[in-house]
Amino acid sequence: MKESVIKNLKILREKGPLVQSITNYVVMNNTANALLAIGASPIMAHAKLEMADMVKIVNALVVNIGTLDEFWVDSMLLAAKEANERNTPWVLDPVGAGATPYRNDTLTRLLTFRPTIIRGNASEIMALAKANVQTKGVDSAHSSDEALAFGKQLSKEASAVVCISGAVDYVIDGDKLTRIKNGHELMGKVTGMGCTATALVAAFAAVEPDPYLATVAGMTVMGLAGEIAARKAEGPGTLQLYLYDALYHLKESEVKQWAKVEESDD
Ligand SMILES: Nc1ncnc2c1ncn2[C@@H]1O[C@H](COP(=O)(O)OP(=O)(O)OP(=O)(O)O)[C@@H](O)[C@H]1O
Ligand SMILES: Cc1ncsc1CCO
Ligand SMILES: [Mg+2]
Repeated sequence: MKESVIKNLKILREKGPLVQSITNYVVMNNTANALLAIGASPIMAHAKLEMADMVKIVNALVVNIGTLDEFWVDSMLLAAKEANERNTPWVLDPVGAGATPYRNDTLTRLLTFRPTIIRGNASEIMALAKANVQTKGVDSAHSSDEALAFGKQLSKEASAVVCISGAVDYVIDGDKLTRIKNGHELMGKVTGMGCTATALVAAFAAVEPDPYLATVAGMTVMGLAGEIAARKAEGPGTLQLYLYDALYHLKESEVKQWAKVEESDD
């Protein structure tokens, strides 16, 4: 697993894939800068009139429903449909799933276009798996451990790789499971760290054909960069700044030494 993360980080930096995001107003700048820092090329685009043309030229797509509205939802559906038809990997970030019926209905429609990967926090993954939870806005009210069984169910139902983020990140592909124990609790105090993780996962999916390995790589790199940034940070503000530097400078030897990635049978 670690070797695959290292290999994919090298390939990502060599290829500089183009990653499209339809994402929320809160994180647009942050996730574009994180993509640049790791070596990908970001484009944020949401106009309906260019959607089909845009998806044709990108290597991966993020659909993040964080600040959805009726115009953006049309664009998201168009982009997801196009990505699905072209076999372009696309990653769904179900921000605030379970908070309102509008979010739930939109997610049900998006799921029909078969996301390659779904990355959410525990409450969001539980809501998507119909666990009948009321989520607390965009922040999780559950631990990733609590969501594991629901994540497994969702992976099978949606035929997608599912990542549940939190203190421990779980990456699930049907019966396969990987735990990633990197990261830092200060990451929960900066908004959009999950959205950033999703963007990185998409960048890896653009270069690694196996979405399970791509998700493990994206989440490991995010966790490591967060951990490295937290060593220098004085609080949430500097954590955000140091995260870009950590992504930019992340070395093979650091992945080898500090990645806590375990594949397991349960
Ligand atoms: N307590 C923690 N310890 C270690 N890492 C954490 C912790 N909490 C969050 N992280 C890391 O922060 C990143 C974002 O995960 P989180 O589950 O907080 O996403 P999220 O709730 O979707 O965030 P947002 O909606 O603000 O974008 C992941 O890389 C995760 O591993
Ligand atoms: C705070 C917030 N609200 C909608 S999207 C978003 C960013 C974190 O998901
Ligand atoms: Mg989130």
